[in-house]
Amino acid sequence: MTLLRTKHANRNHLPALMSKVPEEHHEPIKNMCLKMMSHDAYGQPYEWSSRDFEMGAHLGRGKFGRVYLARERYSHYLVAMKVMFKEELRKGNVQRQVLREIEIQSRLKHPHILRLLTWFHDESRIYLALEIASEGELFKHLRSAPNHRFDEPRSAKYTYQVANALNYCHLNNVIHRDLKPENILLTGTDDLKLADFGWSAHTPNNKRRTLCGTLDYLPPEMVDGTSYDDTIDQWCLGILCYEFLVGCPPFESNSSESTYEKIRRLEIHYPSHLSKGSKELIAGLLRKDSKGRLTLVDVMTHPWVKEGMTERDAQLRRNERGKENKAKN
Ligand SMILES: Nc1ncnc2c1ncn2[C@@H]1O[C@H](COP(=O)(O)OP(=O)(O)OP(=O)(O)O)[C@@H](O)[C@H]1O
Repeated sequence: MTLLRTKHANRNHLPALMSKVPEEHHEPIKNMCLKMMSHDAYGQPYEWSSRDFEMGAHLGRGKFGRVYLARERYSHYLVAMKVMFKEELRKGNVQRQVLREIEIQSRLKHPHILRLLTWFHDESRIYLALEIASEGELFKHLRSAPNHRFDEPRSAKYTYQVANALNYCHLNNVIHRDLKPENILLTGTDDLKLADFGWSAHTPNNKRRTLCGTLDYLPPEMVDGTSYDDTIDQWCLGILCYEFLVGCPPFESNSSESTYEKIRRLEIHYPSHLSKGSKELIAGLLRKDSKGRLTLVDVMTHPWVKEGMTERDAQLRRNERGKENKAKN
């Protein structure tokens, strides 16, 4: 269900909407679309409440909330429902962070940003109805990959998708500020969804000084406490790309002090299995001089990224064919 109040398709649009749906799913999806279109909420202001949803399986747990699979009662549209207790948010002093997350995430509409479809609250809880990313946290997949790392094509594709999402954020004056594999979700179609906008900031042109984000991903300007701008997300993308390819972030250390020192000295070791193209991309993002960092468009058009994406597509097609052949035999 399009839970947001955007331009709405009507029955006449259905043939076009259904054109990409596989034949075997046509009937149920068409019925669900028709139900959605006849819902009171469709295209109108509507006060959603927990009574509109049936809660199902537990999908995961965060610091301040639990996430459940939930089904909108009328259309049977599935969402990931994050439920947070107001009292816990108050105790943790994170009410402002949650409100910022809601405010920012409900404005952002991009294929690689997790959609916040709607939200509501009752006396004790806040509910966020989120788009489902059925494969869960990317971090879990990185940990279970051979040697805790992704191959180059997979890393290149994911780097492209995150760059694309961040570029959209920056165009909308939003800095994510807390990029890491734990804050990225994976869908069943091998696509990434950037989530967790709790630390993100709306920045109409001003430089900021707040120290936030995860230690291993901290850019030098935050370590030194100087002002920073949206180029910190490029630094974090460099760390993320390194972590995809190597299995750990480049400045990881036993103590915070030593991590800070490594960041200041830009002490990076590139293992020998990394290709020339990947090292060039990472080095272009991990520059101390924030103005000198590759732009997000540079990342999206980088030859290593483009070649890797094509190869990842081919890998997925081969896997699909392999599965089909297995099913036939
Ligand atoms: N949209 C979603 N689709 C599928 N699973 C999800 C979705 N959102 C969250 N989950 C699952 O629920 C878990 C908890 O998510 P949540 O956003 O509450 O936590 P978090 O980001 O790990 O924590 P926190 O923000 O409290 O540090 C995730 O690790 C993931 O496995």
